[in-house]
Amino acid sequence: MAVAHATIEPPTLMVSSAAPPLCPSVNLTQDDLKKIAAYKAVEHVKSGMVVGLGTGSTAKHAVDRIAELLQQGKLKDIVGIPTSIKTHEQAVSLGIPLSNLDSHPVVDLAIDGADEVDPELNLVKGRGGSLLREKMIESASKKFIVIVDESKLVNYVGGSRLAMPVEVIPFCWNHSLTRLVSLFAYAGCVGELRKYAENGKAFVTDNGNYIIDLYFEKDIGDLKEASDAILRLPGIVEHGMFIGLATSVIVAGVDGVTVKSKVGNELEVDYFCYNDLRNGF
Ligand SMILES: O=C[C@H](O)[C@H](O)[C@H](O)COP(=O)(O)O
Repeated sequence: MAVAHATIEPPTLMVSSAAPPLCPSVNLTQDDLKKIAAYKAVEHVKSGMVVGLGTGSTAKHAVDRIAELLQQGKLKDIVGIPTSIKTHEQAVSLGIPLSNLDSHPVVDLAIDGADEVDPELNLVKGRGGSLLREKMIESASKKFIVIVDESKLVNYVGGSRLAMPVEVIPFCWNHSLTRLVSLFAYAGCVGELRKYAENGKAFVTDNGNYIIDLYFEKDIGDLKEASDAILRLPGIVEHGMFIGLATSVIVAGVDGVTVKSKVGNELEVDYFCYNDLRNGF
């Protein structure tokens, strides 16, 4: 049970949970796990909500599920706010009514995947290139549920040693790359311009910008300081660290599903074995 704390903005979240149950392991693919996390998140979508529709291979399952429930009449009057052109196209093809932040500046609930999730629910996002629209929509959401399979869990942001994306304007992108790398020299940072595998040309985001992928050898330390330092550089549009934005993270693993939710300054953790889950799983 959650215990109320009077402390203002503690540096870490307190964890409140019962011990994980001993669930029987099941044989599931990574895509099955993504789908399970997505379906569990969609249980929180209620009729009449404005819903942020995420981007990527995990969020795609959530969009499919919302459309299925709309078609079955189990959800009504949903307005979707897509976080990318790709998700917009998927939602249109499925008949989900859509809008945008100009018309619906407050989003009830956003559901999206992530590339990394740290123990405090900070994220890395944008390995698919959609970080800017995602951050605009998810920071305008009253609740933001992140859906991942267990491979996305890291001990600290950057801990996967995979890319931390930064969206930059195309003008003198190499100068921006050099300045970004120098900011994090202490963490053994290297950076590279993201390119399309097919033709070697610079990857272009939905907003007409480029992506610089940063890789860190070590922990970059204070995320807020790192974020401020990046955003102070002229020519930088946004970075893929989502600090303190997620309100819940649903992690699907072969031993069951873990739901981590922020309740005040606490992190509550619930566990589900597969025989506890509904909706066909
Ligand atoms: O730009 C892409 C988004 O941030 C995705 O949500 C993120 O990359 C996770 O994608 P996936 O669910 O495909 O691993």
